Amino acid sequence: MQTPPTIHLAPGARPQAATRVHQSWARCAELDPALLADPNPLPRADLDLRREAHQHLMRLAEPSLSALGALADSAHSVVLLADASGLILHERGSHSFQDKARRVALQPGVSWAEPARGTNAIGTALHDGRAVRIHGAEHFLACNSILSCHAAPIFSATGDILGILDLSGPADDMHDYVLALVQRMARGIADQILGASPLRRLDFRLGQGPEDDGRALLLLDDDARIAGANEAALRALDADWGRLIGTPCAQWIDGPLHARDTALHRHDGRPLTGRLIAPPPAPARPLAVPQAPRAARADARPAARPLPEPDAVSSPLLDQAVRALDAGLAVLLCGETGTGKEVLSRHIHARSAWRTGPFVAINCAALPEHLVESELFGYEPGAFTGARREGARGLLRQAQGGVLFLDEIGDMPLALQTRLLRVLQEREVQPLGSDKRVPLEFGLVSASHQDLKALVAQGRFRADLYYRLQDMPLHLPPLRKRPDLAAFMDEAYRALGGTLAGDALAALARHDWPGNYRELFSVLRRLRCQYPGPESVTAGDLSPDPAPPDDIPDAAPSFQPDHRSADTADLRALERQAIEQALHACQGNVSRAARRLGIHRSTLYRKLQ
Ligand SMILES: Nc1ncnc2c1ncn2[C@@H]1O[C@H](COP(=O)(O)OP(=O)(O)OP(=O)(O)O)[C@@H](O)[C@H]1O
Repeated sequence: MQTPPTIHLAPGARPQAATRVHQSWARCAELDPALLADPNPLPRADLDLRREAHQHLMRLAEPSLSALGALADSAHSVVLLADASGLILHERGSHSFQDKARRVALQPGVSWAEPARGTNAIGTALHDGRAVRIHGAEHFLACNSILSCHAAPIFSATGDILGILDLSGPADDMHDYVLALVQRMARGIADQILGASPLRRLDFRLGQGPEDDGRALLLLDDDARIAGANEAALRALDADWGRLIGTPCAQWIDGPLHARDTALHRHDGRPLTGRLIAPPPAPARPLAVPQAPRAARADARPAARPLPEPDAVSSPLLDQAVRALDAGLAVLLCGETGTGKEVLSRHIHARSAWRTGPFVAINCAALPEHLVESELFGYEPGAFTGARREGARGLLRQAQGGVLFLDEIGDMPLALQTRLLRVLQEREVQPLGSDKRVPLEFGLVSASHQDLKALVAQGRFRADLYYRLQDMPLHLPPLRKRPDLAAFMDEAYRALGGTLAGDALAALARHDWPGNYRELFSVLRRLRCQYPGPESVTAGDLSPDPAPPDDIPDAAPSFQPDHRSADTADLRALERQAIEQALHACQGNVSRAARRLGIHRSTLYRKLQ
């Protein structure tokens, strides 16, 4: 074993040989010190993408996170939820400790997998698939010895690690009960996930006495085969997931399964008590849609913020899209940036037969290129250097039973298009490093602000993939083409508590709105901020900057120069001023400035050209 550079080692501590901590140190001694030195946080947009992909887990974990977060707050600690790669997605708890934790990069967007941060509770729990406490100087990196951390894996019904729950606090304040608490909470989250399954559930316990080991749960498919189990069930049946899943329940438990408590027996004769619980009601699925493997389906998740309701323009598109998706067709949403493609896709999911499953949105333009394949298709354990020991499911499989939304599909690299086409045609995915094919079932919605047909003509997009994606192409009109634009803006501004005079509405209606809804709402919010009073905003108020108009190019393909007027130019000056202010406030960081302005990053880049 190599000795890692002393600069990285926790002072004064050498863990006992043969303990899990010692074994972890041995693994970490082999690691590249440069990797350990650099916490390398994900950019916010990429972190949002990861969070998006884990919304289902987040939603079901939320009650436990809140409860544990309140406790952590009073104990000057933080609760963290990491994904199955060790990347921290969310944190709760004490703000004062969050500040300290940030000094050692214990924060959302940073991976605490062992290869990235050495021996630590999240990384070591992930590696071992078991709960662990890593206290003070047991941390491999000296800087982390200020921490006392407790982490437990959250298991899926089939034994995959879905994430890690962690409670971390100052090293000088350690309590023995915390690890058991974190583990209990992690198991509670796993039970929530299992309970959201559309399968029947056998809820049982060993003997007749009170449950002291948590509820034992088995998921049963229509043929009474075991499709899932929680940890308590493994212990009660003295089994592991590998031996249990797919086997007939009768092989493990004797006796009639009823909806009321019934006396049963384990295969070795020990008495059990159990009852069968019906799945939560699910909407009927149209026959035309192929059935998803039911154990993989999960409840629909609400979007993080309430969605703008479908209106006169989007309602007919929504109806068409839902009918198409329910009939097994792929839906392609085309439209300029900010025309509401993502909003519409979420409504489609919420109305479609796939609504009980997850909504997984993938921004094809934002996937880090070197991770694209593994992120999408998943990989087997040890498929490549830096891969997680237990492998990864990949985003496509996360959409199982729900809707896969491929945003900015025109930006997908050609090589990847070929693989994606194969997956969509065969409805199967072959994770990297695996010779097994995993069947996939989901509703497919894609979106692009680019003209895909033109990309096909230029040889930048595969024609066969294009035709596979657009069984039902739908065009979202740009804002400037809305027949009721003035009335729409009038209502939107009233919703912000203000009123727009007729001349202001007319001026705004003449603007091209290259950023569409995103730009409109940004401008309206800014105006309301500038004129918070009850007086109507007039066309004159639209010009805060008397400087001559600057020609900011826009993205609208059907740009109409003859519509430009002094008012439009004023708006452009207003826009330019807002961009400059945002860039200044964000120290030139374009992504952050775009978020602040409420426009897409690519739109801001175009405006800056
Ligand atoms: N019909 C609508 N009414 C009001 N606001 C809307 C409407 N549709 C979309 N929005 C708002 O406009 C913004 C952009 O919407 P969305 O992200 O769905 O657009 P997009 O077409 O996917 O954009 P991009 O191509 O840049 O990703 C969001 O803030 C959304 O809430």
